[in-house]
Amino acid sequence: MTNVIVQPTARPVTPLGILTKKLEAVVKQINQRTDLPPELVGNLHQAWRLAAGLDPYLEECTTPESSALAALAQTTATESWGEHFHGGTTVRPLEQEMLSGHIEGQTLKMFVHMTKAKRVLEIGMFTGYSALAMAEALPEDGLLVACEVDPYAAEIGQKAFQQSPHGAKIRVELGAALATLDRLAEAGESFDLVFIDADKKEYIAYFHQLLGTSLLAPDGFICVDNTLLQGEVYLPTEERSVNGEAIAQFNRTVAIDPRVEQVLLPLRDGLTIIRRVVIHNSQL
Ligand SMILES: C[S@@+](CC[C@H](N)C(=O)[O-])C[C@H]1O[C@@H](n2cnc3c(N)ncnc32)[C@H](O)[C@@H]1O
Repeated sequence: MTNVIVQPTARPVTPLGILTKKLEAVVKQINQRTDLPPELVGNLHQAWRLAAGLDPYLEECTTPESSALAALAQTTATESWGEHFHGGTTVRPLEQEMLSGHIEGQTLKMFVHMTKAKRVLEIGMFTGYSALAMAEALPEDGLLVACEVDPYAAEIGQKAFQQSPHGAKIRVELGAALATLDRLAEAGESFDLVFIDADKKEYIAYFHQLLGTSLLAPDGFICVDNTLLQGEVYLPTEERSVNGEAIAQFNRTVAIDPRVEQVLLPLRDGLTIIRRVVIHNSQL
């Protein structure tokens, strides 16, 4: 008898993924009908193909992930996250969809190269995919500090780091991120690039802590994940989840903060890039 590993399929968690799924359902429905105008049917088919083809094309045109990252994504996808939480193995409800993945990992890795960052801080490591992707771009003497509150997820990450020649650049800080940030700030640590990807309800607090201390280097950048929150931030407010409202408030907070400038990229579930601006005395 052969053992077949049944890997649960990830549900769509990006505006494009959700749109594609909805269009697929519409196309299935219209394919059952013979009474619809051919132009309407043609337009809907084209809309579906436009949406469905984008992510596979991005995958095709982007440098493949390393074997260590591919193995980590595979391990993460085969874990029974639901059972782990209900059985008390994880302290938070986690799911494979949390992993950033190939395109975002490669983007972050590229940012590390572009900024020549030597010290990176990640807030929300999960099983370590984005941490390892960024570490792959760090120089030999570079450091990535990864904050994670869940010991089980962190352990999966640490095992994966041991399998990679870049894993030694990563230091895991286990515990609640805000307390960890306090400690890092007190110790005078500073980072060229910060990736925020932990509790959406704490994003504003992370942002203020980074800007209000020495944690963000003067020329540093902050990358923030899930700033589109599955489209909830621009859909009617009454359709928003708690996380959707938290991200909408975070986006507003950043938009009106004169200390920074930013751009929200529609990459995966939204990736905002923030940098501190220098305010000259004459502008005050
Ligand atoms: C979306 S996942 C991170 C995904 C990861 N960056 C990646 O690309 O694979 C969010 C992680 O943040 C962690 N987390 C949530 N709240 C936290 C907190 N207050 N302090 C530290 N980690 C937290 C969760 O346990 C989870 O593993």
